[in-house]
Amino acid sequence: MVVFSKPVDRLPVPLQAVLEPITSNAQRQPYSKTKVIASAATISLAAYIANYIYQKRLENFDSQIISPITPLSGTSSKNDVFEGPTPRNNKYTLTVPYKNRTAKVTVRPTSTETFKKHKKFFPPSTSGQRVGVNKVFFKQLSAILKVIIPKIRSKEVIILVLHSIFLVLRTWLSIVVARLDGRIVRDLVAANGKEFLKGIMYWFAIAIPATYTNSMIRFLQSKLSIAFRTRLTRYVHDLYLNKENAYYKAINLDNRIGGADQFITTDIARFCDGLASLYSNLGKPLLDTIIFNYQLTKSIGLAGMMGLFGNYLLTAWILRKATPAFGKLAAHEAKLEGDFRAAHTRLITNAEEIAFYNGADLELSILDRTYTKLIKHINSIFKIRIAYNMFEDFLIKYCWSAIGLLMCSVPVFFPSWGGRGGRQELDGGTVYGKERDRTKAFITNKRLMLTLADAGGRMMYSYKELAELAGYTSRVYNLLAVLHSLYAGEYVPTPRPSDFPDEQEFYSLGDIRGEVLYGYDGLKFESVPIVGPNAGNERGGEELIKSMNITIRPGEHLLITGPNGVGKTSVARVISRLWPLFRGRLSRPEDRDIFYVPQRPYLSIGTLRDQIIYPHSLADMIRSGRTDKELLDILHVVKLSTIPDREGGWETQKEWKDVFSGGEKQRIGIARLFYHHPKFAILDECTSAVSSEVEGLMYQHAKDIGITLVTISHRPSLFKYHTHLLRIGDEGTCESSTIGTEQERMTLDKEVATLEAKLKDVDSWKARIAEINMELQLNI
Ligand SMILES: Nc1ncnc2c1ncn2[C@@H]1O[C@H](COP(=O)(O)OP(=O)(O)OP(=O)(O)O)[C@@H](O)[C@H]1O
Repeated sequence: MVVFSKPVDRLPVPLQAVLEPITSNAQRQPYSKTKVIASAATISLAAYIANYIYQKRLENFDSQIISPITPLSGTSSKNDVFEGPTPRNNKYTLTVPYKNRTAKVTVRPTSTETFKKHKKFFPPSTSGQRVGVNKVFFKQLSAILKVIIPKIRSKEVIILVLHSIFLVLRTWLSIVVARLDGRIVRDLVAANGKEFLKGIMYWFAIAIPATYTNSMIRFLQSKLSIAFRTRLTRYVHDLYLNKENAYYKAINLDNRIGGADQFITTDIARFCDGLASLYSNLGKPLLDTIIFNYQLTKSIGLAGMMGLFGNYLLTAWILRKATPAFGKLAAHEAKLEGDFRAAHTRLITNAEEIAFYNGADLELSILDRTYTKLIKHINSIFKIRIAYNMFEDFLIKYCWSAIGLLMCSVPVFFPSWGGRGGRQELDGGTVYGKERDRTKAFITNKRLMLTLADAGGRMMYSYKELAELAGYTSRVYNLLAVLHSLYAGEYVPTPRPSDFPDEQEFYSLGDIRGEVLYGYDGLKFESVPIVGPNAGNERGGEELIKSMNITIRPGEHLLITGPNGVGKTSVARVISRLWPLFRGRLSRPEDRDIFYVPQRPYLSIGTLRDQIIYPHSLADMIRSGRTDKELLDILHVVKLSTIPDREGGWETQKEWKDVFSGGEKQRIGIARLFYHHPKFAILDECTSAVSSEVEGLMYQHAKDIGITLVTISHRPSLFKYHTHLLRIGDEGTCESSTIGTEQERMTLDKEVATLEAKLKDVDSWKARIAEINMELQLNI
């Protein structure tokens, strides 16, 4: 408030106009035209500058360039793909359809260094931490703020500054309006028609910047929320989907966050909305309170002011004591929302299987139960709110109004304590007369007081919002903390279950001692136990396979067999680094040299072409010089060459999982393998739904083009395509052997075929024995 030290009359006219409502202590005579015009001009200029900064600075941050559609060489694609989603120079360009054109959006992924730097701000929360407005909340919030406002020169800071400018502008406008209101009423009481009409004109003139300011505040608040959300969502995505497979680990290895989708889609949005609205819900009333209190102190004197302050402090104390744990309630509500959503997602994913089983009734009961749990909780919050809202309204609306009126009466009844109003009472008023001056002062003070009560009320209401924000903060923080620890390969140590056999070794996620060497031209397991890692699983921490020792070099093909559930797929999980290597040493090729084909191939969102080249993008395909013609050749090998014509071309987009049959899906999986053409392939029952004739052709082709196979299968017919066999037994044993020469394998194959043919007759023999027994019994 430095400005008050200088007499306002000596300042330049526009500045006088701006400061006049705040500093004026004179009961001004008819309106000064220059000052009103200067006032309007200043507001418009401020609004224009703010708008200009917004347009110039913020639009650039989005880095959106609209580019024309260009066809791509070698493909029939009409999409402009540019760099695609492969990080290059620490940024990548996404192409997003925008009206009839393509928008290029440059995204800078969060760097590993940033994650390393941030890790220390996100220590995992300890269980039993109270969710509420407390020290933990402020610590968690400050950690998240480091993510959403990474530096001073960021988009969020510009929005915050603009937002603050408009908030100050609105406070100032409120004072102007309060004074104008007082004058209009005074002129009405004085029956001064000319001045009264002038007042109304000014009232309309002030309405334009006032409404503009209000809508800009709302606009910037939404902009702030969306900017926070974008920043936080991208950060979480980078932490969640990366080479460390944090998304897989969060679901399969860690039980701390169930349903990460709810966290990312809903909780982050609510947190950002809450935070952005809190700034204006808390910042604006705070500013109002300071300025209006200053104004009121001048009007009603220090005594009245002290009374008001005492009132605030008492209210704040009472409300704090009486506020229920809204934070904890909001966090629990978010969790139940997540459960409900997860139940629906499950239904969508498994719709066909459920429909075949006629499982609608059971699924309905599951959905209803989850929903009932959610609404029961929401209803209980509503009930808690009835009493709380009553109490809050009584305190803020009624008590505060009564106290306000009492304070307004101080200058009238106790003039010597009543500040400017009191002095006027003692002096006998201005030219307008005592009553009219009193009316004007009362109207102005009442308006100021109402705004002040509103400001105070909003600050108190904000406490409830703050408590709810604490709930969302704890969820978002928890998500970030868990993802950070998974990204860094840190897990929660698993306690040894009390009923775990003493003689058996228990493996805890807190004690991972295995060593993985990359870049080996082959696969080498040295004393590697295969262990189910998740404590939530019945077999978590248990050795599925005791100790694996086997080496596969290029050109040696391994077949892994064994009964169900012994841990065959788990071997693939360890090779792919989805599961940790608890002990021993694994030497393996680099990621680009190894490709995994699962039993149920995942079909992604996108075009038909995207299904074959997955996980590559069209941009990667073009960069590596591949063409649609090559894709068609691959489809010939897997006997799917008619698919592009049948489905309407490479550019067709469909829900592919509902389009292809089970066998076709598996062939698409194999087509992917041929497209990527890795040195090593892990094939996990990936041809179980394909006819053995086509299966044979595909295996032979894979070998012909030099792919070394590690196959997980029960089918004896696949023996002949492999050189090594690994048999996994029920007791966690594993035996490896060579399958022999091509000749021997063929002989074995023949024997297997003969035995299989004989096995087919077993049922008819059994039926014959039953018949004979029956006849014998009848004869007896
Ligand atoms: N995240 C996990 N943590 C702990 N144990 C797990 C986890 N996931 C699966 N398991 C357990 O690992 C065991 C082996 O599973 P796996 O899928 O490797 O069997 P499999 O031999 O491939 O069986 P199938 O022939 O039926 O495909 C199962 O008993 C399963 O309960």
